[in-house]
Amino acid sequence: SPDPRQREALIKLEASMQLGGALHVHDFAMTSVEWLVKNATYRPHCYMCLTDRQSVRFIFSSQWPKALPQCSPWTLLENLRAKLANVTELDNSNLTIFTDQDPETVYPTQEEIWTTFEQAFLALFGLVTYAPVFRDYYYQGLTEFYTDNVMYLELRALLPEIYELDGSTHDTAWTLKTYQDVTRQFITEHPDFFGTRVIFTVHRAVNTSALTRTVEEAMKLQRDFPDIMAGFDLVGREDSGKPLWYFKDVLSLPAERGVTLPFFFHAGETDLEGTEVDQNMLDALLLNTSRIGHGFALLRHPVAKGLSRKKGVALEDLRNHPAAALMLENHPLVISSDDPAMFGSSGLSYDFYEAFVGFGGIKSTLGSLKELAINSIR
Ligand SMILES: O=c1[nH]cnc2c1ncn2[C@@H]1O[C@H](CO)[C@@H](O)[C@H]1O
Repeated sequence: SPDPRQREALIKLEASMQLGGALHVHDFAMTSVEWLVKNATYRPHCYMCLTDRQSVRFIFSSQWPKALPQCSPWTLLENLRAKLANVTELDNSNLTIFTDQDPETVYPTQEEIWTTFEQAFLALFGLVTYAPVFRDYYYQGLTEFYTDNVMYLELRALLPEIYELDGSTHDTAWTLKTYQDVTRQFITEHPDFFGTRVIFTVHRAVNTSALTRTVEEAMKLQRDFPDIMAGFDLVGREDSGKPLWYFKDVLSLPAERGVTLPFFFHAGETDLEGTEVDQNMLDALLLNTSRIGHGFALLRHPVAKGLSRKKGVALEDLRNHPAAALMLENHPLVISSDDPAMFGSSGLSYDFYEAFVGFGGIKSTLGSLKELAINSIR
């Protein structure tokens, strides 16, 4: 790898060129955690508790909040900070999976890293689902991507219930509408930003009836918000979830009813060769997916690979990825940052840096970067 100065210079260069669209970014990992800690947790009425597994939880409330199971009593952060000698210690409570230790030692297995990853999302949840923070978090995230010269965003979003200080909550349509309103406001202030579209997501741990309700909801949102709704996806750890095929009846509902609901499935984010989930890429293609999230198992699946190339189905993201080999075969690819906040990066230029040095090594040229950027706006 290049020396640190070269690295700095390359990241700066990439931050200064148009990177096109970021097509694979998850809602609650889009904005730097530093912003969340320095801005959100310093707002009034913010309470914190610690779970039995030493993970933090937050809530904003006008009243003293009801205790959470398996969690310490709530403390008002303002009071806690007033008492603490070392505030930074509190501020660095672990809201990411970033580590400055040897990652192989800290995360020896997939199981461990996914547990920590999902705990980090749970830790953020009470902050980012508070209505005023929700809006500002998204606006700040747009700012971070825009600063990196990203001109268009596709957001994988859970569209959870958003709550107010008095405990009242808003529904899914409200959450989507808020994304739309904040995006419009952002465009007014940054007229060269193209916009955001939302891929409504649900955790793959759901059962069939919950998924049916969510797909019904997705079809409705697609009809009511055609400008901002891009489609639908299932998220969470692929290895421990049901394969897409298990849900084939539910996922065929839109086609059966002649309703448009584009799919953007996560698939092939697994090393488990020969298991049921290892079939997800082919099934995603059979279900007419528009792109494949990750797809790093694609090289092991020649039939799926032939099909995705023929249909022009792009793969998103690059970690552990045989992307260089696929690019040589002219397979469409786009670079995206997935969960920049969780990985301790931001925006998109870090990922372009990794792609640049990782794909072509010393032979990388600006031409390959340009192709990746152009793919993302096709
Ligand atoms: O790389 C990924 N693969 C699969 N699921 C993911 C990934 N990154 C984030 N999430 C999922 O998105 C939710 C937040 O919206 C997280 O809870 C996580 O399950």
